[in-house]
Amino acid sequence: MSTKPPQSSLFQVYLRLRPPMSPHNDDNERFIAVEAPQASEDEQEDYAPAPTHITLQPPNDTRKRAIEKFGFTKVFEERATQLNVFQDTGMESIVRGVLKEGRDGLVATLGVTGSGKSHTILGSKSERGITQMALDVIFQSIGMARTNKSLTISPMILASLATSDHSEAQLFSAQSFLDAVYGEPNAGRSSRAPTPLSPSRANTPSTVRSPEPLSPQKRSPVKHQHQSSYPVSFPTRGDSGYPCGDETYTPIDWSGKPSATPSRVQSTKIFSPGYSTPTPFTRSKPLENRFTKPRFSVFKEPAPALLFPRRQPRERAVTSPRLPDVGHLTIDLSPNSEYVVLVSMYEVYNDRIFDLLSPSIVASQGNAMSRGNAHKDRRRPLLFKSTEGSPNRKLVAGLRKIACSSYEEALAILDVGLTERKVTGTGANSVSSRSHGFFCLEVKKMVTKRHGETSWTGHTLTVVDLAGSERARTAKTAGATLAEAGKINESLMYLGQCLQMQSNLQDGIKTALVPYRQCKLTELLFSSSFPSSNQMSRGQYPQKAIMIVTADPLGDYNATSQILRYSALAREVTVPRVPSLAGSIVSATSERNQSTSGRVSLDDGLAEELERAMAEIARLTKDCHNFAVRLAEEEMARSEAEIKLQAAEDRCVMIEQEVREECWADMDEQMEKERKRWQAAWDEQIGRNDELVDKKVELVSRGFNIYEDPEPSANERIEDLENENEQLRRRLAAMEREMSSQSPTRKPRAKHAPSSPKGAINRLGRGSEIDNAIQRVNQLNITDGMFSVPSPVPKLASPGKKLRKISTRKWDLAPENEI
Ligand SMILES: Nc1ncnc2c1ncn2[C@@H]1O[C@H](COP(=O)(O)OP(=O)(O)OP(=O)(O)O)[C@@H](O)[C@H]1O
Repeated sequence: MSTKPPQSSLFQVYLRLRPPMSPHNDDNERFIAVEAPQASEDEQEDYAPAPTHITLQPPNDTRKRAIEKFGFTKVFEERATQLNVFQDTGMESIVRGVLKEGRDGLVATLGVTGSGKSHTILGSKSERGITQMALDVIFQSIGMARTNKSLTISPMILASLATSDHSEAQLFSAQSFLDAVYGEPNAGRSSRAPTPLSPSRANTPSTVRSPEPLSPQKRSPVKHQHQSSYPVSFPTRGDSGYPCGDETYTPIDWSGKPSATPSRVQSTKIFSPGYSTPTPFTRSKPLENRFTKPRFSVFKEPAPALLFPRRQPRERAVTSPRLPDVGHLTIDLSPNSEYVVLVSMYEVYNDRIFDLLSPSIVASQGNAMSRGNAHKDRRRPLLFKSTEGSPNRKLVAGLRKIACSSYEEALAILDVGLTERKVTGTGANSVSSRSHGFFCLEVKKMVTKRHGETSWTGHTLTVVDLAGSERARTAKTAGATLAEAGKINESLMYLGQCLQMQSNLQDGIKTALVPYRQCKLTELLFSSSFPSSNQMSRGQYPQKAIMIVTADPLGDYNATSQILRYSALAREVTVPRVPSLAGSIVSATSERNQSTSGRVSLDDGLAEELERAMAEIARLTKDCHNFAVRLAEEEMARSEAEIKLQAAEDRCVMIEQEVREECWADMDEQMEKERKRWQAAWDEQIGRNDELVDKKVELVSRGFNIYEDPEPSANERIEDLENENEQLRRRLAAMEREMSSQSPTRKPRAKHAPSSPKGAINRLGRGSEIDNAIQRVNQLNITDGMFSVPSPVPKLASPGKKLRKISTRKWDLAPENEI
């Protein structure tokens, strides 16, 4: 079983076994046995070969499981130190690739929860992890090559770095960033994530300092209060020359002289609504002009651009672990070169990418982020995409990148990012990472071109602390934590599929391409492994990558065997041969035959039959063995299917939860809309009422002006009266006609006859009435003089009196309905 990684290998895979948490922890049975390395003949005698294979011994339960043997590039046993791991995994060559050979590097840890991934990557209180050691090697190597030993990252350097960055990043100097994070005293917040030096990490197994295991009472569901002790002296405002705080800055030109006309760097960055002011150092447009016309301006850095929940400034600067020492691993770089290290950090949580150095601010929580599992994740996810400056290669766009000039600064940034990482306490690990953490160390080298123009080239070392796979039953997770675990297991399953493709390639099985686009995690891990031929021709080579698989030999057998199956470079299954009953009978018989030979001679027929039986038994035994192997394979397939089912179930739970959350969000939104609508209507009504009251008050304050109809003029009165007169005449005529029609036999009375005797009038019935009416009408031939404007004190009978009389008559004569 060869484990030499072939040319097609994407990852070198190492296995690291975790020491027991307590020396007396012998409750669980050890199920991993490290095979003694076989020294090859051509190897020198004084060279002790490292083990490469392990055997996984299934527990003695009723399920007769096969023994599996796995091969790795190298196996680190429990006693291996952090330095052993750093050196023997070839970290130095990976760092060299980044610094000198123009190759990206990737180191990732994979393992069951609690198996020691974070310990390997980030170290403990007493020992540094791979990340810190790599940073140390990088800064020591750069320091030796640097012309200017006390380099401070000036705004000019930042601006030129921003220009050469293709990832639409927001660039800050470490000093201004740390100033923003720790600027205000007494405004701190508690840290939840494990920092390499946090007390939660002080609980180390017996091989390290802490002798006591973590008792259940001491276990806390979240990380402890942030207590970093990096010897970082935090800058005061403006001491770096970098714009910050309330000071104003004079625009300067590329040569460093003050510029007459301030002009803002035109940024291509589009900011989310959460960021009210743009960051000054993002890539600007047009790209080529930024250096050929080296003119930019420095502005006061607007405070909201560096929004960050404020933390307590560190009160004491205890020395961080400087061990293991990696001074001997320094890499020779070309002298008189200028380098800057950009640190960025993000996590993949629920298949979405979140920047760990730019958390969102939740106003209602007093600048604290809603990041507990119980809260909604309000952070803005970032995209992994091709950008304008990098059309052929996908990048995490819009990250915050912090330019660090020293190891201490880089550690302090790392510390800030780690406190933002999702972690929680589970039944399997009191400080369990709930996301895949990516720590990117980008080393930029300044290149001066022929005409004095400068630009930056660089490559990245990405250190990945993967979240641990876990079984819900073991980890005793529920609710959101269970849903997280579902997502973690799913992404690890995709990662496993990609790694299995690698071992298939090694075995010469040419299957489909590595399916790395299935989820964000595999995309991020593998996309630099397959540069296009176009990229290769431009000097971009596949990344150098190593995977450190961690395993606890006393931990969960099923989960560990699953991870090992995914990740091992080689695998062999053996079924333990159980001595069969038939075999023992046969051998016993043959022995007896041999012992009695010479004394009793069996007849030939019996001997032949016995031989046939033995052959049959041998065939059956072989069949039986084959079946057992197949059964073992089937069992493995079944356990894989079970894991997939579990992942699918977890996914269902998560989808349900997401749908619920979406519904709630929708309902909240609707309610908010409705509330706003009602509020607007209410405000409008109140406004109207106020207006009305104001008007009334104004009216009262002005006094009432009573409106009176104007007196009719004399002509109008005459006209009215004439109309009335005319009406009456017509009425009269009508009445006369009526009367004449009542007694057609009688002669109509002479029109101008002298007044008739009383008896005649009475006979006519209404004759006297008509006469009266005629008389009255005649009286209405009133002269114009009657309506001359009355004098205030009338001497004669006033026209008013006459009018009153007329109106009385009108009443008398008018038909009933008009009245
Ligand atoms: N090689 C080691 N030497 C000393 N202590 C170790 C080692 N590996 C792990 N530990 C300790 O074991 C505990 C669990 O380790 P760690 O937190 O690194 O697990 P993990 O795999 O990262 O878990 P998760 O996936 O849940 O985050 C820690 O207290 C850590 O200090």
